[in-house]
Amino acid sequence: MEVPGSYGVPWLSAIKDKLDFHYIQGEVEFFKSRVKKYKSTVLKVNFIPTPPGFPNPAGIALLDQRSFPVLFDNSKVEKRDVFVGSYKPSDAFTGGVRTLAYLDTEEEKHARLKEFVFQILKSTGPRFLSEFEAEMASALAGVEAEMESGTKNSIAVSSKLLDLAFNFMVKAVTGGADPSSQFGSYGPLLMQLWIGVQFAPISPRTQLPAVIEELLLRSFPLPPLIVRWPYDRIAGFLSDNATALIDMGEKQFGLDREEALHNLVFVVGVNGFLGFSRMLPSLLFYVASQSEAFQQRLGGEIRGAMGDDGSARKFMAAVERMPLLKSTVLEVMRIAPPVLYQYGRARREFVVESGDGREFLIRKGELLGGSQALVCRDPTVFDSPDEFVPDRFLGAQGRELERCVFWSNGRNTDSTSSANKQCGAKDFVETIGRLFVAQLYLRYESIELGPDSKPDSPVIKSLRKISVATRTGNKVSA
Ligand code: HEM
Repeated sequence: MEVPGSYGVPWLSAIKDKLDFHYIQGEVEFFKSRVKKYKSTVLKVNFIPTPPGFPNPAGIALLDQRSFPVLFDNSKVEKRDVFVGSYKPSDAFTGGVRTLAYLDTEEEKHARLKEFVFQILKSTGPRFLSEFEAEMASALAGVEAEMESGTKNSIAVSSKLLDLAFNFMVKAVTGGADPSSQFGSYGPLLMQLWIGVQFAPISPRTQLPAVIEELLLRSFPLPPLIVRWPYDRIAGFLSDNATALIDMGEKQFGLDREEALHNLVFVVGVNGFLGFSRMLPSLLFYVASQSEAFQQRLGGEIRGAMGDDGSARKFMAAVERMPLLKSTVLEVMRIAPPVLYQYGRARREFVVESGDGREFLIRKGELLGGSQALVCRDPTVFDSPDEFVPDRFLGAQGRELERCVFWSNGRNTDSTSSANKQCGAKDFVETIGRLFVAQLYLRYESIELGPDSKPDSPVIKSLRKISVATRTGNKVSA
C-alpha cells in the first residue's frame, strides 16, 4: 500500500510545514494533527529543515511502536550522514573530520571508532562517576548557599546543571584537568555556541522573535567559521589534557590523532554535554514534582540501600537494590527523551507495518524519521501515556514494557555494539541518571519546585535536608 499523506507544492508546502512545526502547531501537535488527518501513524511529511537552504525535506514519519523500530534494522536502513534528518552539518565544525555519529555501520571506520568510545568509557568509567559525584556536591552546595543568603525566593538551577554536565565530562576524559583554569566560567557557553550554530537549522524553538529565528537560524546552514574560535579552544584543551585517550586512539585503534581528537570533542560535547544538559533538568523536574509521600518512598529506598555513604563506589554496589529508582529514571527517559527524533534512509525497498497492521511500501533512498516523544507515548502500549508514572516499570509486567522505551536509538533492552547505531553509552547514561537522583535523596528528604518550573528549567523553592532521625534510621536499616 502507498504511504498516505502529501508533500504538497514543492518548497511552499515544506516552508508552511516548517512554520507549523516550530511556531504554529508545535512539534507534537504537528505530527498528531497529520496522523488524524491521514488516519495513519505511517505518513508522508516534510521534515525540518526545509528550503530554501535545505532542498530535500520529503520523508516518511514512523509514529507508532510497530513501525518505528525498523529504524534500528541495519539490513533495511542506513545511517550514512542522517544523524539529524536531511541536515548534515559541515565537517568543518569538527576539525574537518566526519565523526562517528555520521557513519553507517557498513563503513569500516564505524566499528573502529565505536570501539574507541567503548574503550574510553571502560578506561575512564570509575572516574566519570567520581567526577560526577564531586561536581554534583559542588552544584548543590552552590544552590544551598544561594538559598541561605535569603536574597531569592527560588533558585533556577539549569545553569548549574550545565556546569555540572560540562565539568564532569571534561574532567573525566582529561583525568581531572580543571576546565575553569582555561575558560573561567565560560566553558559551557563555548560548548553551547559551537553546538548551537552547528545544529541551528534543526534546533528547538529559541527565545528569539520568530521572524529573526527563521531568517537567522533556519533558512541556510550557518558558516562554521563563526564558531571556529570556541571550537578550537575546546579542542585545544582536550588535545593538551586528554593525551592518554588520544594516544590510545592512535595506538590501539589505528586512528589518526586528529581523528581521535575531533571524535573525542564530539563525544564530550554533543553526545555527553548536550545529552546530560537535557536529561538532568528533566530528571530533577519530574522527580521533585511528585508528592512528598513519593519522594519519601524513593528516598527511603535509596538511603536503605546505600546508608549514609553516598560514594559512587557504594552506589554501584547498591544499584540493583533500588528498583524504584531504576523505574523512575526510565520513566523520565520515556516521557522526556533527551533526543526527540531518529532518522535513517531506506537501504533498499521493503515493507513496513504500522501499529494498526497495515503494510506500506518504502522505496530505496527514502528518508525515514520517527518522533520518540510520540512513540514513547503510544497509547496502545502505555496506559495513561501522558502521565508520569514512576512505578511503571516495576514488577514482571513493568519489565516487559522496558523494551518499548527508545531513548537510545534502540530498544531499552537491546545492547549497544559496534555493529549497531545505538548510543554507545546507553547503560552508562542510565547509571548517571540514577546516581544523580540518588545523590539528591541522600541529601534531601524532599524538594519543592517553584510554580514557574518547566521540564527543561526547574526552579527550586525549598529543600528539606535529611533529619537526624532519618539518618539514624538509615544506619539501622543499612
Ligand atoms: C543523556 C546523555 C545521552 C543521550 C540522551 C544520548 C543519546 C544518544 C542517541 C539518541 C544516539 C543516536 C543518535 C542517532 O544516530 O540517531 C546516540 C549515539 C551515540 N552516543 Fe549517546 N547519548 C548520551 C550520552 C552519551 C555519552 C556520555 C557518550 C559517550 C561517552 C555517548 C556516546 C554515543 C555514541 C558514540 C553514539 C554514536 C553511536 C553510533 O554511531 O554507532 N552518548 N546517543
